[in-house]
Amino acid sequence: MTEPLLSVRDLKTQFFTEDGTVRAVDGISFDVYEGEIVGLVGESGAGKSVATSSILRLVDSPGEIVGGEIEFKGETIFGLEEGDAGELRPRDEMLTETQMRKRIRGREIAIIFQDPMESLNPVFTVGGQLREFIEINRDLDPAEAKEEAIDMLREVGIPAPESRYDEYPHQFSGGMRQRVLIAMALACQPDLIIADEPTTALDVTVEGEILEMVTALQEKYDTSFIWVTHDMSVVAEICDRVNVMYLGEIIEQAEVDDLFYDTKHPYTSALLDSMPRPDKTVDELRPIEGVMPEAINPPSGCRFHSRCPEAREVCREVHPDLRDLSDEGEATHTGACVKHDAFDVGYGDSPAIETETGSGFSAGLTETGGEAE
Ligand SMILES: Nc1ncnc2c1ncn2[C@@H]1O[C@H](COP(=O)(O)OP(=O)(O)OP(=O)(O)O)[C@@H](O)[C@H]1O
Ligand code: NI
Repeated sequence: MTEPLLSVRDLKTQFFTEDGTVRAVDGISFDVYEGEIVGLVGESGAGKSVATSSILRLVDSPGEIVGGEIEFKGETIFGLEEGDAGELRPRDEMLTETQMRKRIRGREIAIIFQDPMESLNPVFTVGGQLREFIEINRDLDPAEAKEEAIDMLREVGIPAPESRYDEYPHQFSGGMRQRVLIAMALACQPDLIIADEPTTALDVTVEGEILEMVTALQEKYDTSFIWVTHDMSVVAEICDRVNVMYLGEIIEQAEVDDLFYDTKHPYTSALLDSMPRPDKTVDELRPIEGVMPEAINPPSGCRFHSRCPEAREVCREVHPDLRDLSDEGEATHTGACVKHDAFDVGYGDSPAIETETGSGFSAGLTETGGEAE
């Protein structure tokens, strides 16, 4: 297999607050290969945005990346080593802040946020901003950059780009503004685009159109994406591979079809049951019971045990790591749930525990054991 474009290993990012240390990202590892769209999915507060800002080294105080490694195209975005006195210090080869600012952010790794008004200046025309961005980042003269800007606007499906070039952000609809940001992200021909819930605020039809456009552009330019969302239907629509996050951890990792049809983690199942799915008409959507606990003092054992319909005593005690659960010859599919044989910690003999799943004891569900689908 070729080297990944981006590789994240055991990344830990924490916020040091008055109430305690928030373990926002708590030891996640994942890869992004060239030309693929990798999903980062989970409920609000799971740590998705902190994970993506860590990749760009944009975590602000009181937050800090405290451990792990981030490699991008063979270069070190983040990495620590032990110093002479046993202290942890940045590795020599770690990219400097200037390199991050001048070369990586926006150019090699672009980011698209949920709210386009955060990235677009209301007092300048849309075309002017796009042109200037292209001029600065691609060393083109103003006329060439303008031509390129108009081409990009056309590329992302903005009708009559020549005339809309001179309009201001407020004259664009939410969906059109989001298209402009996608044009801006693509303009520097980055290797990787990080999209943090860019379609969440849009209505479903507009969202669908944008996802379709992104899929087409992705194929054309072969750009890699990290797509952050809490919505499994978005995952189904555009992702190749998926990482499911819960309370700072990745609890399941698989190709998109395997995640949907051979789900290994009860949290992933709960997420799937709580959302409308394009491939399935369900009689009733079931919201996930309870709320995600605080990331300051995460529950012992499996962090999901307090909400899990399949939780047993052992789940309160054993903190599961992410293990390979794929059958031979299948694409890698990892999961962090001790109900699987790969863990062998006595789940089968462990008594069920009371959880927040409504009915008190989850007897009916535990009867059927692990793999019932
Ligand atoms: N500046 C901050 N100070 C303290 N805690 C923070 C800060 N930023 C994020 N957190 C905490 O880090 C955790 C992860 O937050 P994050 O924004 O990454 O979640 P998310 O998965 O992106 O959620 P959403 O879907 O709502 O965007 C949360 O517990 C959040 O409260
Ligand atoms: Ni977020």
